[in-house]
Amino acid sequence: MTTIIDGNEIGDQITEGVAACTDTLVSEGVTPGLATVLMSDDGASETYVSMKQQACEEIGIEGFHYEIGADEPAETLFATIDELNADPTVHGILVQMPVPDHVNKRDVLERIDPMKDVDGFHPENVGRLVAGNARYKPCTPHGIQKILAETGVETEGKDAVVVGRSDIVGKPMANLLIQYGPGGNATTTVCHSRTDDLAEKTRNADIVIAAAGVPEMIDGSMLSDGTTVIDVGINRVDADTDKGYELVGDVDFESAKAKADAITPVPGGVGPLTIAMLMYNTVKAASLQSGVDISLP
Ligand SMILES: Nc1nc(=O)c2c([nH]1)NC[C@@H]1CN(c3ccc(C(=O)N[C@@H](CCC(=O)O)C(=O)O)cc3)C=[N+]21
Repeated sequence: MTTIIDGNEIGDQITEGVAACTDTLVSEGVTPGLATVLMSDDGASETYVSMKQQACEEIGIEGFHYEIGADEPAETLFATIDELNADPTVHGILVQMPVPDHVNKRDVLERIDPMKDVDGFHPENVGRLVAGNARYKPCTPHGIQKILAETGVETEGKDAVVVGRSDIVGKPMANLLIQYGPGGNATTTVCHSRTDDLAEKTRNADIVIAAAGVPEMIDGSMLSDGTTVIDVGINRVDADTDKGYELVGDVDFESAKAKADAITPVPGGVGPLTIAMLMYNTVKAASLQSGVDISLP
């Protein structure tokens, strides 16, 4: 029997622990604050940002939201970031990616105070992660670690294949998998669009993490029996539904399910964890900035 991993349930469990931490902070006079900044007209980005704000509200985190027109100069965004860096009620800052082409992504990431960088994308936080001394683990890879732990998937000594080398998922995921300790100690291969024989790599894997952003590119024929399959893709493809699209992952679910020991669905897999871990990083940020101790889940 293949386990269909319930990301909503695991996310809820973590969120409960994060909410308890929030209560502790509030009782000490510190209300965790998260600012989201959206500089885009993209519908999906709007949806994701509003999901993040909704999660804040449910947990008791104070949400601040800023919208900047997609044709405004980069300086408008930088000025907003500077303001949020200086605001003591804001512990975490998230600038929704992608930003418009005329805005340099790296300049944005480096502008955010590393103590408030709850995405974990600032070079200082990336460096700490690689050094094995993470401050804020990037939300999606951190959430995947939680999924593997909750599902009882051992990583130590196993062959993990990460498909995709993005700064926000592939690279940090591979780094977490090779760290010492629980959730790490995996023999990790990072594949990407220039990989010669992808199927040969994925067939050799105990754990496949699909994060290439290509709809249904990993199918059952590329997997061996008993693999754990984690699908990070959230692709909107045209479909005859009310919304005019449906969500599909980077994995062809049905054929992969036939081979997998455990698999995450889309939606309801990795996505909810990404949000839960953002909340986690926000209360951690509030704790670090206030000096109030909490015990994170
Ligand atoms: N600075 C920054 N940080 C991010 O963390 C970030 C970002 N930019 N840009 C875009 C991506 C995307 N992302 C998602 C998070 C949750 C779901 C999620 O919960 N999805 C639901 C379905 C949602 C739906 O119905 O569309 C699910 O998978 O069950 C999706 C996407 C965070 N991102």
